[in-house]
Amino acid sequence: MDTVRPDARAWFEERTTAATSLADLDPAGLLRAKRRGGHRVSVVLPARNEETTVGRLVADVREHWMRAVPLVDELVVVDSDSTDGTAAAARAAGADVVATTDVLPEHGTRPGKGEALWKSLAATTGDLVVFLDADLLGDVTHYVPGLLAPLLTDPQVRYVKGCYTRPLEVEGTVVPAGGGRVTELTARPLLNALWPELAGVVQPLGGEYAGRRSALEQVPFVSAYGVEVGLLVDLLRLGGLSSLAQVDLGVRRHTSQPIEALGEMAGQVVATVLARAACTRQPSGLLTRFRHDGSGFMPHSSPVAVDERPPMITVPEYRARLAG
Ligand SMILES: O=c1ccn([C@@H]2O[C@H](COP(=O)(O)OP(=O)(O)O)[C@@H](O)[C@H]2O)c(=O)[nH]1
Ligand SMILES: O=C(O)[C@@H](COP(=O)(O)O)O[C@H]1O[C@H](CO)[C@@H](O)[C@H](O)[C@H]1O
Repeated sequence: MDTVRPDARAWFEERTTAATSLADLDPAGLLRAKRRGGHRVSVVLPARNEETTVGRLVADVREHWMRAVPLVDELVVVDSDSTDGTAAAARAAGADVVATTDVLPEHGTRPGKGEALWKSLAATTGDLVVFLDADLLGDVTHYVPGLLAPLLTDPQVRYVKGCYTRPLEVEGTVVPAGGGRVTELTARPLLNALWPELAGVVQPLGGEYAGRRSALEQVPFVSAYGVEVGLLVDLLRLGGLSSLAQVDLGVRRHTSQPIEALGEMAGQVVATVLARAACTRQPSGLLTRFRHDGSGFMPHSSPVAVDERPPMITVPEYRARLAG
């Protein structure tokens, strides 16, 4: 970190804590802090076709953090247009399940992870909200308390990103630190170029994070895969670098997508960054990639323009529920 900007280096040193296993944590102490602060905690899993992994994650959170040590008050799986048994698997494991189509129906439904996360704010009640991907593999029991700890112990912190090493498992081959391909090839270079104060964020796109509802409801949610980079930049603007923190959760394994699918994700990340960087040129909103059919390259374009939902606090139906 010796060449990075002083503010990013200071943030990295002051705002990075370790929770690489339960041994790094004091769940009973966190429960006391939760009760002292009068907090209510919601855990949200956005899930699209995750029937093989969602049930284990739900059961783990319920057993450890709702029954044994009640850090969590509400566990919601947001079914994001799944076509498999995700909802049934999540419900069987004990989660509340809501379909994106059933939340704020007056506002329609858009495809994408960010849409599921935006709607989760209207489907949950905790003043602290923890987000976990629903395709996580391996032992992740310590993720929830690890992400909550900074929010429960430091009132200045409003948003906590998980960070971790990211093995890449593709077609059965495991590369110890090959994961986070869009992070390494797109998000990190762009953020370092345009928001160097965020250079200390180890996993800007990581899918595990937690925040105060009072902050999350004040920022837009990009509807697709731009949601993480959009939240990071927007919450930086909202509360400043000192309102952000990160926690080292050790290792993160998940079911990785093929590189072809990540091209579109990268396009959405770039579109989200450009929209926030107020670039003078108008992004095209299109990404053209190429397949070789044996005789020549075949171009194919897909839309990557960002769509985003407004801050939830501006939604009348949400405000009415808060007032209710
Ligand atoms: O339209 C979508 C796409 C993804 N997801 C969920 O968002 C998380 C991260 O998505 P994915 O695994 O596709 O991204 P990756 O981790 O491979 O980058 C997973 O729980 C997905 O089920 C979702 O809820 N709606
Ligand atoms: O970090 C990344 O580069 C991507 C892809 O990760 P892999 O290369 O499949 O390990 O994964 C993340 O990015 C998505 C977009 O922000 C998030 O929605 C995912 O939760 C996260 O896994």
